Amino acid sequence: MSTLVLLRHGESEWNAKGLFTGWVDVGLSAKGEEEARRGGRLLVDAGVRPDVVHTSVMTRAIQTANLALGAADLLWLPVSRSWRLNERHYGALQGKDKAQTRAEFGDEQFMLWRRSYDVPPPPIADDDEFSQAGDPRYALLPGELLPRTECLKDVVGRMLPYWYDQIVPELAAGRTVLVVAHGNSLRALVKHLDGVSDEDIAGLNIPTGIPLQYELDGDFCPTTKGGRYLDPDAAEAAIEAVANQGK
Ligand SMILES: O=C(O)[C@@H](CO)OP(=O)(O)O
Repeated sequence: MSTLVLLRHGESEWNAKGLFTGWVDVGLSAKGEEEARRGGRLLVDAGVRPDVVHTSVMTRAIQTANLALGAADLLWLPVSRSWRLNERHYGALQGKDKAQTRAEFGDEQFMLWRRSYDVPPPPIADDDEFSQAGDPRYALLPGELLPRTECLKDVVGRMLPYWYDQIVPELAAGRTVLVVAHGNSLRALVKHLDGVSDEDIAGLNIPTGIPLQYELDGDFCPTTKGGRYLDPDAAEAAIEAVANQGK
């Protein structure tokens, strides 16, 4: 048995504005900072003490990890970061208003781009103001691995090597692992853990700042499907709010 805790970053400045964000590196809003601290306090209250932490390379996840760990008096924990835990690259939608996009392209196309498993948005041009081409944090990433857009299936494909190579060995060693990442990279991980179908994953949303605890068996499968949010009531309301974005 091992314990895995997933934490989506707190509300970002662009979450608050209703913009597609993807790989654009925006920071937390003041509300998001407080959500992150509260996430840390929820860990303490539940008696969950991570041994190691993994984050994406994006500021909003790193800030969330720092604030949550600070609130839990755990800033000293070892942390690893990887682009493989980044948010889904939202292609040419990055920087666009969700409600405007829905009004312009219609409900069906909006939901296909936002929640279908295998339909990516159109790719972003390298000279777009919201492109990551030339971003120094990806300078060591082979050019063919830097996405210009991604569907959730692409995220599963680039996230799983990190899961198997970096996280599973720590779980196997009996460590409690905290992963601080993003709505869609965590949807990809939950899809894998819970064996959610390609169709059903469209209806699964992850709230900001509320730790989701999984107990895993010897095969790294959840003993309880879906895990357990450390504040289930707040999670339910926040999941609904994520599902309704753009409406
Ligand atoms: O904009 C994004 O990058 C994501 C997460 O904030 O949004 P969505 O929930 O629409 O996939």
